[in-house]
Amino acid sequence: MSKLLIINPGSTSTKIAVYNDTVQELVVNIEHKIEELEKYSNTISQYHMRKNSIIQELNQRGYKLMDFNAITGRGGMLPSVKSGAYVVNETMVDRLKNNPTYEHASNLGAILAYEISKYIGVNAYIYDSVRVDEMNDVARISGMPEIPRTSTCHALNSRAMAMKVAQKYEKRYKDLNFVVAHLGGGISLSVHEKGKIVDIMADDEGPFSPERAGRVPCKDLIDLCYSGKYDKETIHKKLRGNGGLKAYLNTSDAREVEILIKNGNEKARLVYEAMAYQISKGIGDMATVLSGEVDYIVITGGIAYSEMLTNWILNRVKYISKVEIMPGENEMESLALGTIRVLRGEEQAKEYIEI
Ligand SMILES: Nc1ncnc2c1ncn2[C@@H]1O[C@H](COP(=O)(O)OP(=O)(O)O)[C@@H](O)[C@H]1O
Ligand SMILES: CCCC(=O)OP(=O)(O)O
Repeated sequence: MSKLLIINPGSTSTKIAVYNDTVQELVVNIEHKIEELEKYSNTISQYHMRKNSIIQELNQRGYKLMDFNAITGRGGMLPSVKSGAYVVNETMVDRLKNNPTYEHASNLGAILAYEISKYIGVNAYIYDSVRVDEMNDVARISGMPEIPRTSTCHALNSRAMAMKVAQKYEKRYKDLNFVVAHLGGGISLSVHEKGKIVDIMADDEGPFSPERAGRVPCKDLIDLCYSGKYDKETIHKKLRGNGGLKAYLNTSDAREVEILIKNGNEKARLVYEAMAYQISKGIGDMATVLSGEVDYIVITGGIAYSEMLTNWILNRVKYISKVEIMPGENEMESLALGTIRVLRGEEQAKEYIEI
């Protein structure tokens, strides 16, 4: 039996889990105090603090590092990678430490897994990084040659949930076509064509989300950038962090929005319904990538728990295909199950190289 340590760094916490094969034995969300995080100039410099808190947490719960056969971290903002597992190596760690494609807490996942795995002489892995990029060439053309489209999405949960749906119907993921909508603090839509994520729609290209502005009218955004009212960092924050539900309603918690709606707040209803409307439009867009040959639409992520939101979406997209609701972000389980497939020889872990 394999014992796995799973590490998933978020912006204000580090989630860890211990799995015995496919069975979760422990999951802990280690919260980092804002005052503690504020001591660091960027995510990477939090590495020692986060590593020490993981080791301390494991010690307190009676785990020894030597117990683990493999350590897996959430894959970060690398240059484009393939789906599935990679063995973490010095090249990957160097990239994430010194030149990630974007600042994101998940950049610490591989680094923490690697440094801890070195003590005990086992492999560290990432699985389905946010930078999984299997897009077709035609999808890379944006309309502005200087800005080609690339792929960044919630590949981990989206692929895992599509695989689960395939399993439910006793079919193989790689034989089916899916449109997956991951609805969390950030939202991404992805097209899975016979086992490959061939296009995505996320963040500044897609629907607005609890904390992100999504696709906004470009010309007006340019004017806002040059208005002299905001610096670059503030504009970035308006797009990612302080956008979407938070900008309109001062909360990024969909449950709070639903309470406002139940109490008769018309603005909350309009904005929440607009989010469902944009998600539905995005799903429709994604279905055209498959020329309408969609086997399943999968709706997942934390907000998939909301019947109000998923019903609005269902009403608009159910004409396309069968819709499966798979609530939750399921990241720890997805990382563990991917790693187990590698350890069982059902999947091959790739070597990370940069040309
Ligand atoms: N039962 C629920 N009903 C509606 N929204 C929910 C529910 N549970 C969680 N959410 C919402 O899901 C979002 C977070 O989703 P999650 O996938 O956990 O996000 P992330 O990993 O991006 O933080 C939040 O907006 C939260 O309010
Ligand atoms: C859309 C890319 C992945 C991402 O933004 O992840 P989080 O929503 O977890 O920050």
